[in-house]
Amino acid sequence: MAGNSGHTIDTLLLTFDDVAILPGLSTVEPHDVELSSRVSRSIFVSTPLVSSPMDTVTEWRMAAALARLGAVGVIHRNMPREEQARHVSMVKSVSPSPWSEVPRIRLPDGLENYSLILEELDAGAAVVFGDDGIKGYLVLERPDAQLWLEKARYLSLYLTRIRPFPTIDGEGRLVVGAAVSPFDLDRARLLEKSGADFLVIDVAHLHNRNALSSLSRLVKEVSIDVVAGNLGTREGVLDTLARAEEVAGLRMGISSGSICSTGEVAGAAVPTLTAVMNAVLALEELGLAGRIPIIADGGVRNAGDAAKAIIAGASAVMGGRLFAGADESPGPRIRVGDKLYKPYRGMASRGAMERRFAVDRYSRQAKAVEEGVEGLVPYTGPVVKTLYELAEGLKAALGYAGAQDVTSAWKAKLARVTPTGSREIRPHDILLG
Ligand SMILES: NC(=O)c1ccc[n+]([C@@H]2O[C@H](COP(=O)([O-])OP(=O)(O)OC[C@H]3O[C@@H](n4cnc5c(N)ncnc54)[C@H](O)[C@@H]3O)[C@@H](O)[C@H]2O)c1
Repeated sequence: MAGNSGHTIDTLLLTFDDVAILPGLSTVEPHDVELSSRVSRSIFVSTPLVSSPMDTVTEWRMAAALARLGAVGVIHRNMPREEQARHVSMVKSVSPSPWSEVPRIRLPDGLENYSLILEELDAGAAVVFGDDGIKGYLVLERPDAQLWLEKARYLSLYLTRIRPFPTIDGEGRLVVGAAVSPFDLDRARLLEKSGADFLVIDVAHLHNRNALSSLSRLVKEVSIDVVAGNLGTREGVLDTLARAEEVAGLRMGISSGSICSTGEVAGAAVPTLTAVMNAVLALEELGLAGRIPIIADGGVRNAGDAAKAIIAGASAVMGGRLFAGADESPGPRIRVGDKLYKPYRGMASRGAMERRFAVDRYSRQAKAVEEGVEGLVPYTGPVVKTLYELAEGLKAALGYAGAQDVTSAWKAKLARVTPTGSREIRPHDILLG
């Protein structure tokens, strides 16, 4: 296609809704699909989901909850480095057992005892086990009883159907990631010292000469995995690996997040699906395909999008909005009418930028324009509910693709969908209840 200045435009930026998964011969039932994967060279997860380093998404509570359930979280950097290090230490010090959030108790003891145990644990519910599995739920009479019951139910479902392993380090402590700017070497060192298992470079446009030379220094200074991002193009990945071959993961996607306005205010974007495909092209060119995990970051709305990202070549999927409405995200529940919401904002929104420059005296303002919005997302309950729905959906999707696990999903096929096809393949012509 010829642009009006005479140059040609030959790049197509495909996004999740532009493609569908081509069904393939399936040799396993969805229930037996294996979701284990990596988020970086040495960080293994049993559920390929990562929470985004955003100040309305990931602090220690979210990171601990996700790691207990086989996924992982990345603590945001919108706070002084000492405070971020404390969040990392908290995750490393809490119990790795998923049952530490909803206790598991056995029948048959006096009910009075159970109530006492729960009150002591400050838990509103427990899953009651007998010899042959779950017998039911014990819920204390308190105002938040329904919330506890929901959490207990989803926890039982998730643990029995998805069968995750907690994401733990060699010493049995929960694994946690932490975000850094490539320019903040002191923060990177402190986070490593505090026990962070991996670092995630957290800038909008890593494909910048200054950012890449800082990254090149940073990866040599720390011995934990460093995930580089954000990147969108094949050239960006090639230049990053040319400057920092030690990089242990790639965070791909520019401007796809629901709160991101980069594509609008700066006109620049590489939708996550295309960004992942570009990373695969670069890694293939370098003979590194499958060796450096790719994290798909931005715009993933459901398990279908997550599966498309994985089939395109991602090892793991990062979620912001997916997790922002959960109990475990920072921020209060806010009632609007008869519905509950939680705050959610882009890390380049006005409020997030102001906070960053107020609390982190080492951060420097690269640009004045805001590239994100602030708002509310529906409250979604305990994060285990979201994980359960995503993991079940991913298993179903990989089943259609004929893939028994994440690496075999990379050989599955995506196909272009026309706009009319795109309308037809979602619910239509019905008043949705
Ligand atoms: N994933 C996305 O699409 C996206 C888009 C915008 C912002 N963000 C998030 O917002 C936060 C702030 O990002 P930030 O990069 O502004 O942080 P920042 O202010 O710390 O900037 C870091 C560095 O990124 C580079 N950079 C950023 N914008 C650039 C541009 N337009 N041109 C050239 N180089 C540029 C520069 O090297 C800059 O010094 C981060 O958490 C980031 O992940 C994400």
